Amino acid sequence: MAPIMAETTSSNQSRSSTPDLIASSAGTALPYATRSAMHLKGLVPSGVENFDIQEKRVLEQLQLKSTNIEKYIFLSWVRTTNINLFYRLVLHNLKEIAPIIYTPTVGKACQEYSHIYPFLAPPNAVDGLYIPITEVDNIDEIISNYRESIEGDEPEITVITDGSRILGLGDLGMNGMGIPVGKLQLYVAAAGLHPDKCLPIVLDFGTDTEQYLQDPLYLGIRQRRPDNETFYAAADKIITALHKAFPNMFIQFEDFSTDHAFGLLDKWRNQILCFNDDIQGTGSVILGGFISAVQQAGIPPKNQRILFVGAGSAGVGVAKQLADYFIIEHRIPEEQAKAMFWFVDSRGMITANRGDKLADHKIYFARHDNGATQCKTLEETLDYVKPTALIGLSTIYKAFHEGILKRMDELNQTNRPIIFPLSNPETKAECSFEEAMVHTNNRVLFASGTAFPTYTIPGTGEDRVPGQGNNMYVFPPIGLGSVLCKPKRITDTMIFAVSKALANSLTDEERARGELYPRIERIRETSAQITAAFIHQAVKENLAQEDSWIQMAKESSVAGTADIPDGTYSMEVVEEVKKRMWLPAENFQQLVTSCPHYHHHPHTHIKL
Ligand SMILES: NC(=O)C1=CN([C@@H]2O[C@H](COP(=O)(O)OP(=O)(O)OC[C@H]3O[C@@H](n4cnc5c(N)ncnc54)[C@H](OP(=O)(O)O)[C@@H]3O)[C@@H](O)[C@H]2O)C=CC1
Ligand SMILES: CC(=O)C(=O)O
Ligand SMILES: [Mg+2]
Repeated sequence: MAPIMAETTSSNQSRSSTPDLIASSAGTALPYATRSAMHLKGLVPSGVENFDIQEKRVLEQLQLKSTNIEKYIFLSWVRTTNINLFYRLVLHNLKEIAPIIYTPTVGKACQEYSHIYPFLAPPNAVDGLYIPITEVDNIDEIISNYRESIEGDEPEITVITDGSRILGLGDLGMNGMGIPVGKLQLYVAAAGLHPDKCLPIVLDFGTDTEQYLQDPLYLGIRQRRPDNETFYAAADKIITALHKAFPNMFIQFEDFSTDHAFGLLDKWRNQILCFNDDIQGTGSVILGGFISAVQQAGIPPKNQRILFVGAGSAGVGVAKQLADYFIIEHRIPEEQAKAMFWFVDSRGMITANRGDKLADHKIYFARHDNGATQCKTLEETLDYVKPTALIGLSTIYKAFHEGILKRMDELNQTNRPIIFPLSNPETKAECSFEEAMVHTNNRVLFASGTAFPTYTIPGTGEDRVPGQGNNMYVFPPIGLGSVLCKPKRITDTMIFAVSKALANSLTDEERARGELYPRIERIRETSAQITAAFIHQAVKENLAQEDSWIQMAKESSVAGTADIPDGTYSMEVVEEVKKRMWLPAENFQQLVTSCPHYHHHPHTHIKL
């Protein structure tokens, strides 16, 4: 978010920015000389602090807040008043802060967005684009307004939602803006995208949620969602205008209702540099964890029987990615690979002869082998399928209850059961880590969408850390890789390379502890490796367009081919990627010198 202010430079100091400066905690780091030049003597406490002390104070205040939503509001204030301090804090405390700025708290923040919005930023802040469907014909004017507000730095990356399926919370309308804002914070924290070059966008196309339409404080347009024809006409106009204005900008589609998620991806994936996080990002991250799980499960990949609960954009996206893995990596013929998957949706097991008209995205995996068997419930399907892996993307809280978990344990006595309750936020998670451990005699191979606490096995004192199967491990490197090597488009094999690189990124220690994902504290390191693998793959597929990266990738030989990616990378490319990752400044002098336009750029918030 960026406070709008009159441009003031160090050579043209203006008293009008003084209150902003003092309000900002950056003020206490200003050296005496700067204070003197700015006529600030006596207007700020006399202590001159380093950034570590500032960070300590902010952390202390954060920990004093009693609810997560208060923490969210407080962190938004820190970010909008001192972006450098905010990212120092986030990077040093990612495990503690990620659940506040991202899932689960961001879900609650979205539900309350219209109620808390004015407290998230200083008055007159620009935190991205709010594009009402009623203003679609004025999209060029909206983009031009944004350009004026950013004073020069063109966005490199955007996350766009229409708020129609926010996490598992349903249609939140304009309130969904919290998701692009949160995802972009992870782009910066996890992969070092430049915070000034991130653009959150909400397509304010109305909402079908009566609660918001009736809420006097709701800040979106008060109308119901459009029909499909109107939706696509408006969305296409906006995407076309954005692409024209910012031709190199990477576009991430996020949390669109499933039919539109597939529709937009199908329409745009070969035309512009874009990607759908819920379909492709989730597919990629779950494949990464699944590869590690299969290695530990004690049953060969070709014998896996995978039951999905939930057949939306995420469920089908993940299954397609896993099927590709069996086809590409294990040379299993497509029909045989497809037959390793079963789905349950709100009407029971998905079969071709169920009697209802299946949505297009469900047809590929619909079963034909069920004969007269039509399982209506998860329990029946579990007994029919006898799965080795159970994956929840259903938004149904506790769908994996004690009976389901115990049955998975019984069915998998000679191997370890894979159980991934992936729905977000935690109020929608199919089960918790503790439940999965208790009801499988601690044998489960587990990953969840939302972070669950470490579980200590009673009697042994042994700690087990649950995997977080969340696309936050992959969308930041996919975005950074795209910004760096500018591929013409993003292919399934590039996404596959990302999954492989994620699986490869585990340390021996993490593997020995049975973990499926790298520790979140190492996310910058793993992001650099995954970004490098993505770039190598784009180069192998002749899709990269940035000469320096093409040359560097070609000069360093790595394994894998365009058709069969193995997610390897050269250290030279990793090191180069790391150099391109933005880091907050360590001290005031570095801040001034590292950011050439720090004194006037609205996102920098050091208002001289
Ligand atoms: N971990 C991660 O990184 C990610 C997690 N997610 C999470 O995945 C979840 C689903 O997202 P998405 O696929 O886009 O959402 P959708 O709403 O499109 O899909 C939900 C699916 O669950 C099914 N379902 C609903 N009720 C039941 C029930 N009682 N039993 C079985 N199935 C049921 C629906 O059935 P029907 O089709 O019949 O309506 C639908 O197929 C969300 O909670 C989201 O937060 C999403 C992306 C990433
Ligand atoms: C994580 C994510 O993208 C989702 O739950 O929708
Ligand atoms: Mg999402």
